[in-house]
Amino acid sequence: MIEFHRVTKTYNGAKALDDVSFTVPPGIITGFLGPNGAGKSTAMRILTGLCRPTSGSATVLGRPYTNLERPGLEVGALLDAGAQHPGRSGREVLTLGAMMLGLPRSRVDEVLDLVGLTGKESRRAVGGYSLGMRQRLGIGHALLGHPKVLILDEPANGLDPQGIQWMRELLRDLARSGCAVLLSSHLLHEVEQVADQIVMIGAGRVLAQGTLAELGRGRSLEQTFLELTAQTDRSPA
Ligand SMILES: Nc1ncnc2c1ncn2[C@@H]1O[C@H](COP(=O)(O)OP(=O)(O)OP(=O)(O)O)[C@@H](O)[C@H]1O
Repeated sequence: MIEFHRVTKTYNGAKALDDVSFTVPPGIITGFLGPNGAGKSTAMRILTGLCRPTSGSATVLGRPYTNLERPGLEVGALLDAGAQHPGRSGREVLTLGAMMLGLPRSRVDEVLDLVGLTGKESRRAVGGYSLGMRQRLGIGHALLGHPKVLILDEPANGLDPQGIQWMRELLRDLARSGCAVLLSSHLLHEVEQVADQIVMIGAGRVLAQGTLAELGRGRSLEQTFLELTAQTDRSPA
C-alpha cells in the first residue's frame, strides 16, 4: 500500500506537487499519468526517500520510506534505467544488489531468468546494453528482494513489442500475488491495457483518479488525458 496525504513539494517557491492525495492499494496496478513536468518523478522520488515533501506525508506500507526497517526488501523501484555503472556487467549489478540485501546468489540467476537476460548478456558491460536491456536489468534489480510494493518510472521505455507484452504479464502476475504496483508512463495505450486504476496529475495537482471506466465514461484514455491536461501542461510549447 502506498499513501499520499496532502503532499506539497516546492522548489524555489514553485510547486512541483500541490496538495496531492491518492492511494495505491495492493493487488492491483495503478497507472500514474501526467504531461511532462506534471510531478510524477517528484512524487516517486519522495516515495523512495530521495527527497522530502515540503508538507504532507507519503508512506509505503504505513511508514515513510526512510523509516522502513528493510526498505530494499519491502520496496522495489526503477526510477532511472540509465543509473547503473556502465562498466559493470548486468550480473555484477544484480550480485551487488543481492549482497546488499543479504540475499543468496541464486536469486541473481532467478531474476536474470525472470527478466529474460541470457547468461551471455548478463556478463556484458551495462554500458553496451540497449535501452530495452537496461530496462529489463532495472526491473530485475527492483524485484531482487521480492518487494510488496513496486514503483516503476517509465519501465516500458525502450522495450520492443515483445518486451512490452512480457512486462505486462510480469506486472499482472506481481499484482495477482498481492504486490502494490505504481507505474508511470506516457504510453497511454499500454497503460490502458495493464492498469486497474489511474491517477492523473497535471501541474502538480491530482486531476482525476479511478478505474478506466470511471475516468473514461466511454472515451479512450488518450481522449480523457488530453482533455483533462489541456489547461495544465507545463511542458515547453
Ligand atoms: N530538483 C529540482 N529542482 C527544481 N525544480 C525541479 C526539480 N525537480 C523537479 N523540478 C520541477 O518540478 C516539476 C515537476 O517535475 P517532475 O520531473 O516531477 O515531472 P514529471 O511528471 O516526472 O515529468 P516528465 O514526464 O517530463 O518526466 C517541473 O516543473 C520540474 O522542472
